[in-house]
Amino acid sequence: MGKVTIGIDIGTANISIYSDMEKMIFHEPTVLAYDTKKDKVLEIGHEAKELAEKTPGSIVVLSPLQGGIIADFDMTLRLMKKVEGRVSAVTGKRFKQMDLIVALLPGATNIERQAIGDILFSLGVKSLYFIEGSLAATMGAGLPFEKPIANVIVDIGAGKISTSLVSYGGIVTSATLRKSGDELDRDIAQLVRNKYNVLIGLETAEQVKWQLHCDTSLVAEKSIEIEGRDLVTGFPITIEVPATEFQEEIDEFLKRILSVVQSTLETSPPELSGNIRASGVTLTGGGSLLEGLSDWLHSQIMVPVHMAPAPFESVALGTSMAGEHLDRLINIEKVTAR
Ligand SMILES: Nc1ncnc2c1ncn2[C@@H]1O[C@H](COP(=O)(O)OP(=O)(O)OP(=O)(O)O)[C@@H](O)[C@H]1O
Repeated sequence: MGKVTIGIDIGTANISIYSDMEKMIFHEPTVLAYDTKKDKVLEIGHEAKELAEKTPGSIVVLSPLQGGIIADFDMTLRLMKKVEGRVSAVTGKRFKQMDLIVALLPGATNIERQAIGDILFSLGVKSLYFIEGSLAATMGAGLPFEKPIANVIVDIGAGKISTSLVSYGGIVTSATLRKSGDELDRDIAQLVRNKYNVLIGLETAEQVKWQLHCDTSLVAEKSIEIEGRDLVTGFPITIEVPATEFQEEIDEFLKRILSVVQSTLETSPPELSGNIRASGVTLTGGGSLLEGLSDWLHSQIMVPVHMAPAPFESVALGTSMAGEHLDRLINIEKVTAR
């Protein structure tokens, strides 16, 4: 690889892009605001997210990825076109002049791979590699991924939870569940609607989630102010909801995390078990920022639980580093246009 290399993580909630100068050059929500009448993308990223649930009927705010995969091909293509424009404004280079390394879900299907490949090749990309996202996350989290020891990474995003055991530059075993932080947001909105007769948007539900704790009894006196629409009167309303109200929803989220971690640990080779007990697991992804998560997971699996230094950045940073380790990595492949 002689050119500039960029590593790309196209997540359900955020797109992150790192250059091989080890610098984040793009980190924005995977969202676009689209004018259906004019068939035009108006805004992307933060500006588009700001517009969510505030626009007139002909303007829709879309998240084209769901559960870690592309749910709307055309909108993802339009979004990535704009992203390319932003990246070239920062780097002075177009995608076709760079080497791109893109993170994929562990176990991504051929159709998912083709969809991402088609989008990037249609943007003129000449040099493209796919790397398994968990391997990239392991590298970006600063774990010794090339050593023949157990590096267990748990990536908790908006659309999926994945856990992988990485050793000697490759994934030994992994598990993924395509339900994560977004699902918890939906559960929170549902509870507020059912129990308080108040309609709230998913943005609001997400902000409620950021104030919660894995064990709400530890913040029992905390109540959360929530603004929404009273379903009985139709008027705007502000309610105070005790944090403890959301324990069941949090427990569901935690149960999902535990099931994914357990299935990776259960299928790991016994030779690496002692290693896992000593070195533990590392949490990354925005969902790992739920307060109390590392202590809770430690209490369940009884091995040390660490936080990655920059949970939002591990995957993108790891992908940008991968160009330097191509001959020693296993779960990376060069992709050619169809
Ligand atoms: N303090 C916090 N507490 C709980 N969740 C948080 C916090 N901060 C961010 N999140 C959640 O992190 C998720 C976004 O994380 P991230 O950017 O890693 O996901 P993603 O890579 O876009 O998704 P995926 O990998 O699933 O495709 C969102 O669900 C967001 O609500």
